[in-house]
Amino acid sequence: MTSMSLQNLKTVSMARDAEERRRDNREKAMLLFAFQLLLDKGIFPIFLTCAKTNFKRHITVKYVDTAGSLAAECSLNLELYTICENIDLNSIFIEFEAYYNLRFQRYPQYFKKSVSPSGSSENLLTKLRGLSKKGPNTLGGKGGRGNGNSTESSLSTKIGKNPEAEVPSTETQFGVQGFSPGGLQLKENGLQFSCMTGEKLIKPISGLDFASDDARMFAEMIQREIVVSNLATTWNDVVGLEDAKTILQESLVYNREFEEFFGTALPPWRGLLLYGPPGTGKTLLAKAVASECGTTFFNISSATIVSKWRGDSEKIVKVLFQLARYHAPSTIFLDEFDALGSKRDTGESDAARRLKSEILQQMDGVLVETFSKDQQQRDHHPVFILAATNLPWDLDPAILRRLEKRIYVPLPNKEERRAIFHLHFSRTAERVAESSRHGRNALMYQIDLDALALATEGYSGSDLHQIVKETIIRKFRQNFANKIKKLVVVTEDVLQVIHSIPATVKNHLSEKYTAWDS
Ligand SMILES: Nc1ncnc2c1ncn2[C@@H]1O[C@H](COP(=O)(O)OP(=O)(O)OP(=O)(O)O)[C@@H](O)[C@H]1O
Repeated sequence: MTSMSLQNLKTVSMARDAEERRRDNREKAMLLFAFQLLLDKGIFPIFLTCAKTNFKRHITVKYVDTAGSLAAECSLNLELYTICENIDLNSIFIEFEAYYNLRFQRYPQYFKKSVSPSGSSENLLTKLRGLSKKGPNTLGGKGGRGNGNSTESSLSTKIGKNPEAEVPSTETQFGVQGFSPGGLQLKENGLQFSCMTGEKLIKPISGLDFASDDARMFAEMIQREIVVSNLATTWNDVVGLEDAKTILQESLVYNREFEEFFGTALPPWRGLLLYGPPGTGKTLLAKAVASECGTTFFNISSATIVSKWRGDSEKIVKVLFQLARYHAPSTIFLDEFDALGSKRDTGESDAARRLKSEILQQMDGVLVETFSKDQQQRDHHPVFILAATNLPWDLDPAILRRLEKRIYVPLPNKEERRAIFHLHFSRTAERVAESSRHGRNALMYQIDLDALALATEGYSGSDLHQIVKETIIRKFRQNFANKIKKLVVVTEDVLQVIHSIPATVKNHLSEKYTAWDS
């Protein structure tokens, strides 16, 4: 008898556990479906006016950012899950409607206008804003989820980091003029815009149709090449190269403002080639673009594209551009571009020729959209191609023609060398100080930067970085046995290293670039 009732208790308890698990699962699934819906909704532009300075600025509001807030607030790691392929929110609604109709001979009513106690209609945003004014704890607590400012953060729209000093900080209050794609007009201040931190959220590819299983596999591979975390490289990390920075900013960062002003009269550059000797900052510029421009950044090297299997490389290129449109606005950075788009010659293999044709075709697609008179077409697919090479003379003229703007990234001049030394020395010292406990370790300099700049004519930025590193390591090695906590680097230490490290770019090569440039 006792054993029977124990058994019964166990069964009841197991059934209760199972029910609780199902309930948790259901709740998690609802959040996941909402998350997926936000991601699928994609991106749209809004126009902001700063309440204090009246500064006007276009930004792209992304439901994906809202998805990020949702994921952060419900702390369920939603981004780690994918909804099963045969189901989505839409299909659940369709099935529910069918059931409802069968049972009640009518379709369900999903929503109605909300009415406040005073009788006036009140929308959800007003309600939430009211709650958020009441203080941080108003919505907190339920089920242990959500921190105190969940209302505020779910209302927050994230904007990218502002490169320009005069642009209002992300903490500034903005008024919103055009808020949703549906055309909701809000003209009041009080919405808090905060800065997106952490990893960027990337839409899953489940929303895309692929021609084959191979294409889906390539898409998954390329999706991994999207830069999701902030590379923490800003324009200030790139010394000199002002022309390159200006053109990149015009093409990418101020893109929308630029397009608004010039329209079809002067579409911004869509294809840009950075060329110059190795180690002069081409990749660094691309990293600054990835961090600062707010577009989806595809970091593609030739190794990603070139496949040993026949026909695969072309498919990869096709899928790459398909993905770039899907995640638009996007930037495709093609490093070592000469490996993909070198001149067609008689010895060229069939595969290389086919790959190049596909690249040309896809680049044409981007340009057609750029010059399209149809605003919608231009808005929907802003894909920007940023290519880098050390060997511009090897590039196929047909490909070069499509990279409308070519920027020479030269060796640094004396002033720039001085600034690069300053940047790398001071940054290393800062990092030592930051990572040193109780400020016990310190790196100090007594350096004549002009003398160093003078002694390094013909050196690339990368060479200079190497010199800084080597000098500090040597100094550390020399003092290692004495357990000295404070290293003082002097000019002579650096000059010794300079004499032992020759410049990587040979003189005649620099001349070759200048000749090609002209
Ligand atoms: N203008 C610069 N300002 C600051 N640092 C620089 C600059 N140019 C180069 N460097 C330093 O050199 C390193 C290498 O530069 P980067 O990889 O951008 O060169 P690259 O032109 O892409 O070379 P490659 O053509 O060989 O790929 C950078 O990480 C940086 O430390």
